[in-house]
Amino acid sequence: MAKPVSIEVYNPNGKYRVVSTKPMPGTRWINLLVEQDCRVEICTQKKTILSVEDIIALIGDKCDGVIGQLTEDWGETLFSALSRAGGKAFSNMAVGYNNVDVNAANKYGVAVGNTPGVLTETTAELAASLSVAAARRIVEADEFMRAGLYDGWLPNLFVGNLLKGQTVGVIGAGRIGSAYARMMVEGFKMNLIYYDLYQSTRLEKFVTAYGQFLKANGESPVTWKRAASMDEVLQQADVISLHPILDKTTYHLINKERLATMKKEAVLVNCSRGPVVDEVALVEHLKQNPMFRVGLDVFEDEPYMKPGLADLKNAIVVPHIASASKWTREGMATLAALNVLGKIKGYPVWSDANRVEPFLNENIPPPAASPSIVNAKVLGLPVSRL
Ligand SMILES: NC(=O)C1=CN([C@@H]2O[C@H](COP(=O)(O)OP(=O)(O)OC[C@H]3O[C@@H](n4cnc5c(N)ncnc54)[C@H](O)[C@@H]3O)[C@@H](O)[C@H]2O)C=CC1
Ligand SMILES: O=C(O)C(=O)CO
Repeated sequence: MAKPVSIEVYNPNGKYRVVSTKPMPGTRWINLLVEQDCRVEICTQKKTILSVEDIIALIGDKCDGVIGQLTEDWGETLFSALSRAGGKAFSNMAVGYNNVDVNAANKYGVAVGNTPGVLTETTAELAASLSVAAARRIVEADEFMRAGLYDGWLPNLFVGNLLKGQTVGVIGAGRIGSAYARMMVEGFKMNLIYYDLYQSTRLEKFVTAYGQFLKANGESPVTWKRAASMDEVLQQADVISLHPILDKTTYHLINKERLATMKKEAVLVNCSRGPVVDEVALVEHLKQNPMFRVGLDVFEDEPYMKPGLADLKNAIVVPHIASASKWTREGMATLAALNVLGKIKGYPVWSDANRVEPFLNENIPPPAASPSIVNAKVLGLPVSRL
């Protein structure tokens, strides 16, 4: 029998019951739901990762929709519980939805939402920060300073890598990968090599135009290349950032053999999902190659790190904070709430999940649509003409 879970309630007499498994930043998302006759219940349990049992208790006997988190296991058990409670909508408060079994949701006719776009630049900025921090050994140097070890400037103290003129490699040049590529190319004048299943024409045009601009101003132009294989990126790039989705094709994309093909002084950044990298192999590679550096936001067995990783000076580790800017997190909450609300109210699905800005403007009411439902096609949901 599941234990009772503590909750905070807004608009107790609302017609539709919407549950959020976590308190989320901002109040706009709550107001938008309340204005549309929802009773909003927020789980305030002091437990970071809720179990399936906890969430079943939250769903209860009547629940129209749930906003959940990427740490939760949304599979057959939860979708059948939600369906039994009359629920038709679930939204992850995340763009990645590898924690969701979409086939199970389809089986129960539950719409699955995610939150693309609003976190693109924020996540890319963290990947860029990790790239610079790793290349220039910023965290190591900070620790050294705080430990009182600095006793004067030295020619060899914390020498790292110059980024300008080097090659940045991007694996998964979708929304975030492309934004990161632009930052590194424009900010540090790096050349680009990328690998994706699809061509990123917009990114290529951007780098071409920027290269022409630099040339016209008497500087060396930057270049781009779409690699025919991921291995080409790994072999040629000096800084490599991983931005694919996590699925069967990207699990352990970076493994022992591939690490061995990378440059000895390369920087590897992962702000996608932990299992994209074989973390045990990475720890071994970092031990063997002290000038190889990594910046990691995500881990294979979150919240844990593989043994040995925390002891390595050539690894920078942060706790899955890539999307953690106030604007982004409030926007993610808004998109997740509107995904659920849209389905409850029978609104259509927004036609372009890459253009969610109209939902984020606090000065006007949001469009009457769900911003991003990943299984809209399978469920045959209507698409907004706006
Ligand atoms: N660390 C964090 O806090 C965050 C992590 N993420 C992760 O980043 C991922 C990407 O997000 P977006 O850029 O918005 O998604 P997106 O869908 O725009 O980009 C993903 C790209 O990966 C490519 N891809 C898929 N399989 C591939 C393969 N086998 N090899 C190479 N490329 C492949 C796709 O073609 C696509 O272009 C999310 O799915 C999520 O897991 C997203 C936001 C924050
Ligand atoms: O959105 C995601 O996929 C995250 O990892 C958190 O922002």
